[in-house]
Amino acid sequence: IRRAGAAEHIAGYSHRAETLEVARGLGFADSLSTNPVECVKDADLVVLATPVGAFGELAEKIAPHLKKGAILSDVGSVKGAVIRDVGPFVPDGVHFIPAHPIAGTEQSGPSAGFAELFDGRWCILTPVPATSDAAVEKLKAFWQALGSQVEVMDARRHDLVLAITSHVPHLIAYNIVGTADDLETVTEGEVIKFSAGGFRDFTRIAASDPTMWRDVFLNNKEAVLEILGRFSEDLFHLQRAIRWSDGDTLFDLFTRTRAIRRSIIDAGQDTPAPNFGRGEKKDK
Ligand SMILES: NC(=O)C1=CN([C@@H]2O[C@H](COP(=O)(O)OP(=O)(O)OC[C@H]3O[C@@H](n4cnc5c(N)ncnc54)[C@H](O)[C@@H]3O)[C@@H](O)[C@H]2O)C=CC1
Ligand SMILES: O=C(O)C(=O)Cc1ccc(O)cc1
Repeated sequence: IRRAGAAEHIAGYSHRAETLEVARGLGFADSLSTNPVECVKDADLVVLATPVGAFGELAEKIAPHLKKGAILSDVGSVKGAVIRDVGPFVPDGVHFIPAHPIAGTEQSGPSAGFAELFDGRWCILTPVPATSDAAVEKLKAFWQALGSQVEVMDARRHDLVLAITSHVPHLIAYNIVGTADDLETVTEGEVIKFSAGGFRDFTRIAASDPTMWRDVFLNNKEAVLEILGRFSEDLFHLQRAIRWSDGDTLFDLFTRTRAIRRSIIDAGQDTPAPNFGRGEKKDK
């Protein structure tokens, strides 16, 4: 926001004073407070950025203090649940526009943020049908100023698309690393010692914040279970191909998936894990 000059004043809130200390050290905001009400009063734009499961409680606290004409938004990884939990608290005259920047890393806390995070990444807005077009355009311009490309989508569609592209892949990573950890007692260190590319990539994803991801799965149940059902069927199909030495089935799938990877690269959506030379960061 600061790089883009997109706000006259940036006010930051956290419920933990230690987090504000880190944010202060990084020069993130013009004012910082552990009081959410103080933080939102007079704001033109309020962006909720806690784990999804905390949005409702936070919205209830700040809602009566929002300025008329303000935009209330968020960055949650799930959208239907945000509309369900925050929507009922939004006062008349406040524009509620849920949003999801598809950008981030496995790191969390203020020190995981960096100015280039949103460059070239998509940000999905999921306004409900009655939302003012002008307010949607304003929020769109905000995210574009931050470097994002913006798409407007129905919340239900968002949750299904993200279940396949982000939520289930995270669950698979958590699961494979958990399975390997269970094996570890048998193999005494070999999993770590010989961990090759594939497993290492999964461990990065599986290092993501436990609270954030617990809340994603608890709040996108329907879509995640739908995708998991299909995933399990396809996995059984592969298991069967291996058992019966059906090389054609394996080869055909691997050829198809290689083409998908190439199309992602061609679309410019394969920026490397965005550390930009800062090296690995320790979690908060
Ligand atoms: N990490 C990522 O790559 C991405 C995360 N998101 C979404 O953004 C949101 C924030 O994620 P991050 O910035 O990664 O997390 P974070 O862990 O860096 O920040 C979340 C903050 O919320 C605070 N918090 C937790 N419970 C709270 C409560 N009950 N009341 C007030 N504050 C509370 C935590 O102390 C922490 O400071 C989540 O909803 C997540 O789904 C969206 C896109 C990418
Ligand atoms: O670290 C990664 O690879 C991510 O996938 C980051 C991420 C996490 C959650 C989101 O809702 C969007 C992006």
